[in-house]
Amino acid sequence: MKILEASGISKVFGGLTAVNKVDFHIDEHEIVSLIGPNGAGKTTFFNLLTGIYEPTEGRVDFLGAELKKSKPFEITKLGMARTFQNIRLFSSMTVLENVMVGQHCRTSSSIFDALLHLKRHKNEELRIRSVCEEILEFLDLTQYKDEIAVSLPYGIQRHVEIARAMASSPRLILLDEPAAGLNTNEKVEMTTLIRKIRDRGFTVLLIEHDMKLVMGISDRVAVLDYGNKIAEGKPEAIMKDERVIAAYLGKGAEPDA
Ligand SMILES: Nc1ncnc2c1ncn2[C@@H]1O[C@H](COP(=O)(O)OP(=O)(O)OP(=O)(O)O)[C@@H](O)[C@H]1O
Repeated sequence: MKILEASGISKVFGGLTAVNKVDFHIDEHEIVSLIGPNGAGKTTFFNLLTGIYEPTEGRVDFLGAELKKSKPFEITKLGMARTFQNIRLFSSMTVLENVMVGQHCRTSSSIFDALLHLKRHKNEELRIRSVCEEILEFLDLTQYKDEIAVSLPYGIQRHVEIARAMASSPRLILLDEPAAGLNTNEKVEMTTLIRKIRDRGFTVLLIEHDMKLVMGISDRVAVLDYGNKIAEGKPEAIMKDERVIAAYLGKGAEPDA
C-alpha cells in the first residue's frame, strides 16, 4: 500500500528550481533512501513532504489524502515524523523528557487541565511516560533515560532523536542524514536501529550520504540531481546506473568508496 505519494512536485526559489517535477512514492514498511550530490534538492524535497514548504506545483498525498497547505504540526499529527540534519534536542531536558515531547501531539488533556493539576492530566502524564519508557527500552536507551540528553555521545543523541520521532506514533519516519557525524561503530548501530524500527512496523524514508549504509539497508533508492529524479530502483541497480555514477559518485567511483 502506498503510504505517501508525491506527484510532479516542484519548488522554485526565485529563479532556482530546487526540485523539478518529481514523482515519488513509498509503500508501507519500506525503507527508501533519497540520495544525490550536495545541493541536489534532497532537503527541499523533505521540506515539501513535511509541510515546511508548499510545492510550487504538484501535490503530495499522505495516507490517501492530499496534504494541502498543511502545517508541519498537522502533518505530524496525521502520522509523519522527522529528524533533522542538525540534532535538535532540548538542552535542559533528560532523555525521557525529550522523548515525551514527541508524544505531545497525541495528548488530549488541555493546558488548563495541567495548570489545575486535574486527575485527567495526571493520568495522561502517566500514560505518556509509560509509552515513552517502552520506546526507550525498545531502542536500548533505558540506561540513559534520566541523563541530560545533550550531554550524551553524539551517536546516542541521534538515537534519542529517533525515539522522540517514534513517540508521536507515526506511520512514516523521515530521517535526515541519521549517520552524519557518526563513527564507524555508531554507523553500524544506526543501521541496526533503522532495521529494527522498520521491523516494528514503521515505514522509513531517509536522506543519507553514507553509501554503505544506504546500499545495505534500503529496499529502494531514489536519486536526485539538480532537482530532477534521475534514477530510482533497488540498490544493486542504482550502484550500476551510469547516470548515478556520473552525477553523484563521479565517473568510475565505487559506490561504497
Ligand atoms: N530557502 C532557500 N532559498 C533559496 N535557495 C534555496 C533554499 N533552500 C535551498 N535552496 C537551494 O536549493 C538547492 C537545493 O538545496 P537542498 O538543500 O535541498 O539540497 P540538498 O540535496 O539537501 O543538499 P545537501 O546534501 O548539501 O544538504 C540548492 O541550490 C540550494 O542552494
